[in-house]
Amino acid sequence: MRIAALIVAAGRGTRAAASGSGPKQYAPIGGRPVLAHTIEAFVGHPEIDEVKVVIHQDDGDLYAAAAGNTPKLSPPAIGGATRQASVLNGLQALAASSPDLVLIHDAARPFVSAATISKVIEALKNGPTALAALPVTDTLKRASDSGIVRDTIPRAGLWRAQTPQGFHFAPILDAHRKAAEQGLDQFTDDAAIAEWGGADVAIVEDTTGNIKLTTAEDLELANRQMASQNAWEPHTGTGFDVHRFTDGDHVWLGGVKIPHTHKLEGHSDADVILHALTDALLGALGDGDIGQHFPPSDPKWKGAASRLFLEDAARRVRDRGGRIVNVDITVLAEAPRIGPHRPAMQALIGDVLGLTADRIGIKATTTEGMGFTGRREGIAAMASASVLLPCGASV
Ligand SMILES: Nc1ccn([C@@H]2O[C@H](COP(=O)(O)OP(=O)(O)OP(=O)(O)O)[C@@H](O)[C@H]2O)c(=O)n1
Ligand SMILES: C[C@](O)(CO)[C@H](O)COP(=O)(O)O
Repeated sequence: MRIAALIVAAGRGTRAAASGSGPKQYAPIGGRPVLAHTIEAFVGHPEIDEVKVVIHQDDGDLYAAAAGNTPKLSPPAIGGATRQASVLNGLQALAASSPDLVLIHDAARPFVSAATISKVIEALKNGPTALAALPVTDTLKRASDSGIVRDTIPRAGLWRAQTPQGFHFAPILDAHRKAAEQGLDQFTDDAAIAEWGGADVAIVEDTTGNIKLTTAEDLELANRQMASQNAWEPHTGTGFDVHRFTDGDHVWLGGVKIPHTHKLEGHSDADVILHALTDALLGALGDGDIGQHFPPSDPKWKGAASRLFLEDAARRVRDRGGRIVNVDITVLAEAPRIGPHRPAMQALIGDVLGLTADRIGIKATTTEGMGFTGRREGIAAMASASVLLPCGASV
């Protein structure tokens, strides 16, 4: 199944002309042309095999600067006087690579989500045509030319058509060609041409963010939205710790005291979960490791509760203006069983890190009798942490 995306970018953007940057699809949002964001959404989607953009004949240089180089992007097609004519030119150019399905999308919708693209493709596996759309949520009025309301229109069953709109390739090319041959050139979207051709068009509910940038105000809003999306960058850290067993009757794991046949040996309370987790947070910050901040040679930390180390790592995240998104831990041990203590561990870790239990994964596995954990010589733990840090923040 070969799937192509056709992005129409040949308009002149007259309604957004106040932006002063030429056609709106080349105006910068978040520091890059609108079209670059739109292309990226499709090129980056794993189910899309080819992306073709339809451009205005005068925009070759603007396009070259915006498009970048990626093997999925085939040479652009040249548009026509209307959106409908541009789509037809694009479909004819795509025919050379014979896609099975095509998703037609406005260059002016740079916020299209991967989820919407996937939903449209999924719908095409069961039907001829799929339209991304939003239910109408406002009360609708029809008014006279002088602005006097004449009618209130029931909104039940009304949808706002968005893009992408998905089609089986051969029938949509055929419908577009027939419409052009019959001089029908007023269609404002491709689903309308498919409807005219007799196809059933299935609605796929879109996300509200997939707006079409139409006016200069839309471009300003998009710029702000991009800036706020880019304000945080995700950082990931991993940690690993292991302690051997010695004589004793309990272990500390995840800040919880658990009765056991042995205890874990260590300078502090030897809590492998909290140590691995502390290292994961420090790793996400690129800020050394637990041994560097709390040296085992320092008598101050003898017998210390490992909660202190985790609190210190959480403070370091806060000091960097960061936010912990989630953490995930795997314990490697033949015994004790971790499951019964998971809620207590999540409560303690959640308290220190300010996270709800659904953001704290705690899992355990035996190593099936193999290796040092299998021989019950000790317990190991691995952890990962996701942290959002303000862009450009430095230590
Ligand atoms: N002759 C045209 C007209 C429009 N489009 C594309 O169709 C999409 C939706 O059209 P619209 O938002 O109306 O863009 P413009 O036609 O550029 O805007 P305006 O009507 O304000 O001039 C845009 O990505 C636009 O570039 C196109 O490829 N060819
Ligand atoms: C295709 C479209 O974006 C769906 O909402 C819309 O119909 C384009 O209309 P425009 O008049 O070209 O802005």
